[in-house]
Amino acid sequence: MPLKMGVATVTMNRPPVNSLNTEHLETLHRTFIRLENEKCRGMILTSSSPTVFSAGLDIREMYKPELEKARKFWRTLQDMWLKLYSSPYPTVAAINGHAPAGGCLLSLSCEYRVIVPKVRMGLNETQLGIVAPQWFQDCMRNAIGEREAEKALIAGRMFSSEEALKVGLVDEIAQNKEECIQKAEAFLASQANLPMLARKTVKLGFRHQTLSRLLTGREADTKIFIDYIFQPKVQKGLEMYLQSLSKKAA
Ligand SMILES: CCCCCCCC/C=C\CC(=O)SCCNC(=O)CCNC(=O)[C@H](O)C(C)(C)COP(=O)(O)OP(=O)(O)OC[C@H]1O[C@@H](n2cnc3c(N)ncnc32)[C@H](O)[C@@H]1OP(=O)(O)O
Repeated sequence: MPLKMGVATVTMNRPPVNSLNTEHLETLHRTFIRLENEKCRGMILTSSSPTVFSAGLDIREMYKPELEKARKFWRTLQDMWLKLYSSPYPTVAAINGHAPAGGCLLSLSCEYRVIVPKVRMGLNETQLGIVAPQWFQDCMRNAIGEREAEKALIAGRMFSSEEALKVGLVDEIAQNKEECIQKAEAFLASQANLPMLARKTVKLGFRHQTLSRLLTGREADTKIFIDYIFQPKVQKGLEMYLQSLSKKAA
């Protein structure tokens, strides 16, 4: 995590697809805490993979899990997201590859999004027979508005880079990762002269309702997750999805 002029670039590096397991989520959470403590001036979130930003939650954490491990996984995801979404410093996602589901959530939790061409992003949970939690849905609604979010979430739609730009899911398209980072840096530079306290207060004002909804209902949210994924038909769906993903590789 190099800090250049107070700006950090956080590069996710969990091959092959940066899927988010408990350990990876803990690493991200610790990183965001550290950046806050170090009074970082801005953060760019990106990936070391040439084709994938993040494949979202590691499905293996939800497939036939032990109860306590599943609870810990979900709480860690909540912790990571609460820190990122409420970060006092400006944040940009440099989306240099596909960003389905949890990968899309990471992007939506940043303030500004730049994407490379020919990749797909979206909250595709419905297509997998699972449901994007309310706070995932809120993040999409906050980015693209009620009507577009409802359509996208019901369909589990994955947007192409161009479609994402058109609907407002991303702010810019860059030709490649290098340009993505340059555009991310330009956004952070545009924020650098704003008084930090005022900036942060306005940001948190906009995000307050979405954050409080999870903060006041964390246990209930965890229970909904646990009750949902432990259903036999959901487990069957996850099993089939995992098989289809490995078949692709074969
Ligand atoms: C009422 C409320 C209820 C709450 C319920 C639960 C809510 C859950 C919320 C969020 C859910 C998620 O985030 S689920 C994850 C969704 N992600 C996806 O659907 C993406 C799946 N992956 C892909 O589409 C592709 O892998 C890719 C486009 C991201 C990359 O393609 P590529 O061709 O480069 O790579 P491969 O497909 O060959 O994959 C390589 C390797 O990685 C494994 N893999 C991929 N994605 C995941 C994943 N998300 N979790 C675990 N493992 C994954 C894939 O199986 C391959 O493994 P093998 O090499 O071992 O076969």
